[in-house]
Amino acid sequence: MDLFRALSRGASLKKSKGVASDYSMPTKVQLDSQSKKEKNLEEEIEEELDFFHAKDSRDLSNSQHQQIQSDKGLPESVDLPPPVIQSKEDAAKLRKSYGAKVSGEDIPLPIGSFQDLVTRFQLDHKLLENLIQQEFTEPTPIQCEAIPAAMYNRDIIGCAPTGSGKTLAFLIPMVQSLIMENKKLKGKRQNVRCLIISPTKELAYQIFSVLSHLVSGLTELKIGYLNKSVAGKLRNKVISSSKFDIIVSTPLRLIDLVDHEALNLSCVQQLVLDEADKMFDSNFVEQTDRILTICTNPKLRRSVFSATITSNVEEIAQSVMTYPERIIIGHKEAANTSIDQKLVFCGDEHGKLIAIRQMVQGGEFKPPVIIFLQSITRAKALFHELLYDGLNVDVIHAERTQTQREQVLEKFKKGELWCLICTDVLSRGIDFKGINMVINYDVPNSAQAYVHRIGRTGRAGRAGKAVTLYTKVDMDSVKVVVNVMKQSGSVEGIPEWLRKGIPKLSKGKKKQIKRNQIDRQEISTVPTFVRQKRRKKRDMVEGSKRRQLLEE
Ligand SMILES: Nc1ncnc2c1ncn2[C@@H]1O[C@H](COP(=O)(O)OP(=O)(O)OP(=O)(O)O)[C@@H](O)[C@H]1O
Repeated sequence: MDLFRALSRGASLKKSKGVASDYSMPTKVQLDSQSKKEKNLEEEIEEELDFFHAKDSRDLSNSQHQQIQSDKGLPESVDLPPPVIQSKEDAAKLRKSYGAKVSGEDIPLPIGSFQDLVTRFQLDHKLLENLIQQEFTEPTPIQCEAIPAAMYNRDIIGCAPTGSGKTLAFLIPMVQSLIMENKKLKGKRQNVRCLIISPTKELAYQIFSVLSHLVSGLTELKIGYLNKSVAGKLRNKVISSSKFDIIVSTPLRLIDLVDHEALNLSCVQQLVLDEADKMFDSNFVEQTDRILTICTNPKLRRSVFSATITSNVEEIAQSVMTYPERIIIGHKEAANTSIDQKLVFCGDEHGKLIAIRQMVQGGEFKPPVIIFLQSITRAKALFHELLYDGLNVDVIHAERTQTQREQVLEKFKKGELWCLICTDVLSRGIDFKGINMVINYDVPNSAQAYVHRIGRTGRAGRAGKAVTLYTKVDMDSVKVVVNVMKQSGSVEGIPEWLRKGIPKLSKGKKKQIKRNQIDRQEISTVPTFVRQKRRKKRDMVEGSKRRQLLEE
């Protein structure tokens, strides 16, 4: 019964801007409205309990009924309700409500609720229970569209705002289809059947964690994340790749294992490229291409997902897919509308540090906060400045070891760390719940980078704030940000003079901004001699720590 009860507590992602984030105290009005909601909820529960009994389900044959009932462990006499979305008209209304553009051949109807997955696709009872236990009671728009498309075995190009649930949009149908297949296979083990590729280790591990929760209790499904240790075991034949049904990995590690004949991907039926635009950019395209050729199963279903899919990337994706269904929620490349965006002019480099200190003093700097910079050197420099100011801060960049990165992330997620400084290594996909503010200390070099960076806040329907600091040297790159802000309705945060028509940047100029990192002054408001003294002290402390470690 708990399952039904929970279904009425929707964690909708359609909340308005005013929703308080996890870290702020609710106001009296919010508390009153909450208690009212809870009262109504009790009244609604009875109605909700009628979930599986409701009306007749004309569209299902008797045998389908019996199958579904036994899947759910329900007595045969209990009827399933008809799906929420039953016609093209219903679908059109729903799509209009969340601003979806869906195209392709024979597009299936979206789902209108997770119940629809039970009625239409015989969603496994345990899988539904796992969703509800995590309070996923209502599908997000990308889930409404992508899950049925995948259940109909379609290739998918999926573009939806940051923090809008794309991960579950590809994981739910993947798990469900494996459960269904396993029933047919009756215990016969197969080689790896599903592969999820992401550009960074952090993101791959996060996807693996979401997947672990989703398959909890579904013991017949074996999942794996290719970290160093698992990869080592596979290479040394301590374990075989047939141990896994689903593998999550970064591209290079996967390719390395295939090259050492430690991984057989010939049976892969589903391939998901997360952060697809990254996977097709110049740094990754060769590896992605290689993965596509390694997966030789003629029945391979390919999906690509991202919050930003440029026309270029879409063209490449289309060229490797078969009649894909194209799902675009909202504007392609627009920021999540639950983020309140603002541009702050700081004059010159020194002004940025002053702006941060003013935010701290004025109370605008409400932890948890993430600050993005363009390079490792600059991230380290800002870290030392803010540490000196007494802020509870740490830094993540590519020069830190994997263990250090994991420890810092863990501390940040637990709330033990208030402010995380990083480079773009953390700009994509990472799901920090309840981040209040993202600060772009350095203006990002493209619209996509901006959308992903600020997308670390305002996730899962929560409100968030993004502040971009800019100086005289950013006059061109800031125009890219202005365009995204306009498109996502954050016009108030744009200074008056930039609000009025700014000359459009040519494609060439945009490319130039992307390619050439702006040469910026060193970060510091402290006189050089003080900095040298501090550096000396720091070196001495680090030296003594090293010596101590050596002695131990
Ligand atoms: N149906 C749902 N109901 C409530 N919350 C959900 C639902 N689906 C996902 N979420 C939550 O929304 C948050 C964001 O999901 P996810 O990380 O998949 O976003 P995303 O669209 O992949 O974002 P990005 O583009 O930044 O990678 C997660 O915390 C997840 O638990």
